[in-house]
Amino acid sequence: MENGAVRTAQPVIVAIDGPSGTGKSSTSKAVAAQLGLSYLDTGAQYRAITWWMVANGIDVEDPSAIAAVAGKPEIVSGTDPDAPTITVDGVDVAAPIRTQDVTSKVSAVSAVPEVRARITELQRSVAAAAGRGIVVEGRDIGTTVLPDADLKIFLTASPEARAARRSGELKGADVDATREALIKRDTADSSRKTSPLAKADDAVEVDTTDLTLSQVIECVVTLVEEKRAGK
Ligand SMILES: Nc1ncnc2c1ncn2[C@@H]1O[C@H](COP(=O)(O)OP(=O)(O)OP(=O)(O)O)[C@@H](O)[C@H]1O
Ligand SMILES: Nc1ccn([C@H]2C[C@H](O)[C@@H](COP(=O)(O)O)O2)c(=O)n1
Repeated sequence: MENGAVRTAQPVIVAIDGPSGTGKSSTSKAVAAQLGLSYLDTGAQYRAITWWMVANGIDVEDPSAIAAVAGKPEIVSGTDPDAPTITVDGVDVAAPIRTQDVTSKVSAVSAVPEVRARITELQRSVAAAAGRGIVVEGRDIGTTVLPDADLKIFLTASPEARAARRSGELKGADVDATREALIKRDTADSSRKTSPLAKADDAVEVDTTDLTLSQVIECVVTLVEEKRAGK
């Protein structure tokens, strides 16, 4: 290297997609933290706009009512993987967006094309502003939001493994009911017309069913490092 110039890593864009409970958030946060990258939870953004619709009395079963106000809420995501944040019109909504009420309504709201256009634009601007690179996780990141991402990962796991993980989180929740709810949400997310949950043709699929979270993180960190090394 000439004149003692310091070599700085090029920003890297990593897209991690997959169904609910496959480990996208846990993996993405850890990978971003280990590699000094930003982190964006796009599901939190769809949950935030759903929360706003409910808080403002919008009928979530009425796509035209949702479309008419999709541009109103201001959603801001903090991208530090050690302390991600999400606000709507300045209000911290990190807790209320995780309620069962929002979870049961988010697929309907996120299927509305005007909502997707708004949130996709936001996601692209966050990714473009991440100086050192970013890990973005969701359902349509590799296919639609960031089709030129440097690395695309598609996480999968059996419905049984995913339900067991979620039931462990929601202390004492019934595993069968959790499994049915996951399958119902995946079916809605995969079958909507506008940018459904799907694996990009050039994504690396990682089945996490029999892997520990640490093994998944290690696998993704290795894939990013190989990509950076030009392998
Ligand atoms: N490989 C794994 N083995 C065991 N538990 C895991 C594994 N990966 C994730 N988990 C656990 O499963 C739960 C769900 O993980 P996480 O929230 O990361 O999934 P997700 O794909 O982001 O889900 P969603 O799309 O619903 O937000 C968490 O409690 C997490 O700690
Ligand atoms: N890129 C994305 C991310 C999320 N969604 C929708 C569909 C999910 O059911 C919902 C909540 O996501 P989660 O917090 O469970 O990851 O948001 C989407 O349509 N596109």
